[in-house]
Amino acid sequence: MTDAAVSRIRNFSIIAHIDHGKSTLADRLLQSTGTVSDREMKEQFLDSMDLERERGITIKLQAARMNYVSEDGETYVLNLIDTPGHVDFSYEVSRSLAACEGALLVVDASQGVEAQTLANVYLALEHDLEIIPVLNKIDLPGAEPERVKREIEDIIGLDCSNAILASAKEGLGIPEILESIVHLVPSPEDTIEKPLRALIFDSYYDPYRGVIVYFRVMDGQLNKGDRVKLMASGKEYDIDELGVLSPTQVVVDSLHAGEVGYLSASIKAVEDARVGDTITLAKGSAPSPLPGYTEIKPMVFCGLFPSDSEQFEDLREALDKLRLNDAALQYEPETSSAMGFGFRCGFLGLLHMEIVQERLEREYNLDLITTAPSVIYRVTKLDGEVVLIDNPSNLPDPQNRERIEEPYVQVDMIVPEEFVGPLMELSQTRRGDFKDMKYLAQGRTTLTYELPLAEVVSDFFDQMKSRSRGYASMEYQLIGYRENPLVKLDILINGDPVDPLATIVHRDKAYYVGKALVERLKELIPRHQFKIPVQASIGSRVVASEHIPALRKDVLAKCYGGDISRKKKLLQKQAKGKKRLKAIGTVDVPQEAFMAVLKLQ
Ligand SMILES: Nc1nc2c(ncn2[C@@H]2O[C@H](COP(=O)(O)OP(=O)(O)OP(=O)(O)O)[C@@H](O)[C@H]2O)c(=O)[nH]1
Repeated sequence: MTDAAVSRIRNFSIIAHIDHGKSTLADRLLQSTGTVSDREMKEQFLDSMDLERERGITIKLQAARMNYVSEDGETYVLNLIDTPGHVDFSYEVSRSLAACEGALLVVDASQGVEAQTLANVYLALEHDLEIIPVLNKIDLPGAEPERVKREIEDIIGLDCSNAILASAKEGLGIPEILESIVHLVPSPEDTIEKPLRALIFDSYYDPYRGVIVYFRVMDGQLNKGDRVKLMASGKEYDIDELGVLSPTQVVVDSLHAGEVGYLSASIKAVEDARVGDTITLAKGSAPSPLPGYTEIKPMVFCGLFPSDSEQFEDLREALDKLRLNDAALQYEPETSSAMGFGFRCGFLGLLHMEIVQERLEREYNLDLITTAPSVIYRVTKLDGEVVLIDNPSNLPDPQNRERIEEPYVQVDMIVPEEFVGPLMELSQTRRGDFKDMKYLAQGRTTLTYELPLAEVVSDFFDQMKSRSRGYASMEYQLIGYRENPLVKLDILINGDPVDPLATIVHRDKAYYVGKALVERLKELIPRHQFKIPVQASIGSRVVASEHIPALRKDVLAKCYGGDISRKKKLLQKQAKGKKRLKAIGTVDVPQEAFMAVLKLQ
């Protein structure tokens, strides 16, 4: 690998809404620069995690270095830094954009600008990136490049007269894209003489080499064998291996300002080399780190309990392993009188939560009961003490608290006109405050609401999709805490309070939620040999009550006679059906019951 002159390096990323063709375009760029041969080309090289491929979304970002011979005869080094496409990971998006000088804005020419595109374009503009609009999928009969150009100009204010028309699928427009990267994206600043500062934009845990850190050198130079210091954590390490991603790892001796690469240094867990941290040299450190480092904090919490309590240690081990690779995952042991031993876990958002649950079950073979997600409430007690509550069952008693505040988010939606009504209604019933609405070209509208995060983490996204027949898109960001009259709603099954079913709700909705919840639980909890009362209460006041009638027949009743093998079969079948049940006292409660509260509003 030859040393690249700073003037011939271009660092860029691709901004796109999910499914607009980012991965397909990245593949084409790798192919047409000969970085990956056609034979080597696995479909969608950059999305390498299985789960990502299955869900068709990019979760972890990575990078690829390409050598490109331009029409001017010079060879350029193009570093593509991939970004995740989901709001849960917007901090990672922001760090990878900070490592670039330019971005391709890929918009599906048959669809148009979506909320996620907007969010990421604004991030790119904040970082002063040169943005090159690319209208993808022009091979589709429904493509309307002129309309979409106008839309980009209207909404983003970006000149689209030179927008590139492309089809990543058919390879159209690829040479134009490569030339534009060379001519429009500025080269990095030549700051090789300055003390080393490199920005970490991704890292992952490798069981053999420890953490592999992906970074962009912003200033100075880094050599194999150097002792480096991570400025946020203050920890020092000797570099074992230094290299570039082309796109597989290729070892090099040194990297200088403007270049993108990876290192390994026997770092034990990704939390020791966090995204956004600055790498400098242990001797001759830079005086200050690069701007913008923040420690990412979980926003959504839930309880994870093994349905078989013997799996508790296995769950702990699995979480410990996942955490090596996921600095944003938090957990601590939780004991619930109803559920036994488990963990309270914190996630960046709902997608992150789902991914972790799925990996625990799939990769570690665990059978888990998950409780409904909660946000962090800020409670001021009467004595002035402020406590953060991530588990509704820990809410201090009403006589002991002065006020409760809950996190609010600004939700931006892009909606076809005919669905504006249903989505306004949805936002209103979720306690939303209307903020803004703008008409765009071609019957599309932007809609902005401020909503309690708790209302968004229940099934808001699914509701938005179904009420707009899949056409609306949304994006949200935290805007702060607000006081509201909130109360804790307890659920009692067979007379016992079931702490994982407790929720915090608005006082005006408590009666309705309580009633709907007990009705739903009545449907979800199977009949037993005895009658089971199900109640919702606020403090000692019961607000709704139902009961599950006793079972009349048992499964063996039909097996008169002594056919033991048939009996066994039936019992086995029943045992299978029992999976994902948790025995609470003498009542078996199925997984769905713990999520029931999400589907009520
Ligand atoms: N017709 C057509 N289809 C395309 C084109 N580019 C991509 N696609 C298809 O669009 C779908 C989404 O493409 P991806 O490249 O996976 O989209 P993405 O933006 O990377 O999606 P995420 O990884 O979820 O962010 C795939 O089925 C592609 O085959 C194109 O130019 N024309």
